Amino acid sequence: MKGDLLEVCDAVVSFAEGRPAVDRASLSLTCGRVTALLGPSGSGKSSLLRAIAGLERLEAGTVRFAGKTWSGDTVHLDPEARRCGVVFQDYALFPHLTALDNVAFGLRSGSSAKRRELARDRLASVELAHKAKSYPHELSGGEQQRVALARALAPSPDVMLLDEPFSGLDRRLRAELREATTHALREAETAALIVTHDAEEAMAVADQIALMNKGVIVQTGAPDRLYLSPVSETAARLLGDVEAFITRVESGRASTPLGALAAPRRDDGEQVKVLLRPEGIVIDRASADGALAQVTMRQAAGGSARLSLRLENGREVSARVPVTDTIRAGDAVRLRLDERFAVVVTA
Ligand SMILES: Nc1ncnc2c1ncn2[C@@H]1O[C@H](COP(=O)(O)OP(=O)(O)OP(=O)(O)O)[C@@H](O)[C@H]1O
Repeated sequence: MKGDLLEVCDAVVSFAEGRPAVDRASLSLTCGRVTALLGPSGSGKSSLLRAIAGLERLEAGTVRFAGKTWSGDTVHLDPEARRCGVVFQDYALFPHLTALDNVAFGLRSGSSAKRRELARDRLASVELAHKAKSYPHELSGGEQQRVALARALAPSPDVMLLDEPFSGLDRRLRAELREATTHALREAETAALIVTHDAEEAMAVADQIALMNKGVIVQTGAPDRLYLSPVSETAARLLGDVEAFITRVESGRASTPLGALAAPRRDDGEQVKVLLRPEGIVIDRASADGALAQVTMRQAAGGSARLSLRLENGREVSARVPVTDTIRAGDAVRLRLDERFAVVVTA
């Protein structure tokens, strides 16, 4: 039901000696909202998803839904008892069943006619009513993904877990499917978790992103907030490019070669790191102020161009300009920092 919570608290999943695959991860999913779990390969995303689904046992911690314990000290509900739909990366459709029968497969209650009617509705909701009689090998990758989504959503699960559901699809189809999938998930009012290693995808689909690195959830929050206010360099890099400058606080400010910014709640003399997104490097050719730099490289990047710039102290930084900007390699420019795209974190 809308507003119900799935709460993962200090979850630990271990497969061998040494660092656990999931290391005291805490995460809260809300029904009706989509959360993206973003992290590099091997960071423990699938292990956490499998633990929520009941496919892995927790070594410590709890998974609870609407106050009921699914995994805990002495509890481990079977996956079937969790009202949890899962879409795997390879869709895992039954090859010998039609699209309609694949969707009907997970439905246990009601007459056969009722189940097929509901399955037909679910297929229609992912715009595949006309493919009801097709077998998986007769469907495109995108269509198979939508059948898998319809199958997982058919029993109206409280929680939907999707493991890299858009990988292996081309860019345009990915964008289309993302939109259709998030729409279907919000309509179904499930608590949805989408695992991805693609930052752009996470930002496009999610109300909330959880950043995972080496088994640890390093930060959780709304996409814009995570982008603009990372808690560490690791968290910042998981979402995109960032420049990091190590410096000391002086008179309440942290200075970088591109300018200083306020460092509230930091002591004078404290060593800190200033993290600066590429959008926060402002290029000014007309001004006499700002840090002198030379453009060493210009690289096309769709609607914008990526620039490498060498500062007077030899440090290289990256910035972006609109593709219409005529700046090119060899140009001398002045740079300054836009505070809105910079944060001070512990060094
Ligand atoms: N069944 C298993 N047995 C042993 N080790 C495992 C098992 N499953 C995962 N691991 C290990 O746990 C760690 C986390 O793996 P996991 O698949 O959860 O990461 P991931 O972030 O989903 O990676 P990817 O994006 O590549 O799928 C890895 O070091 C992996 O080798």
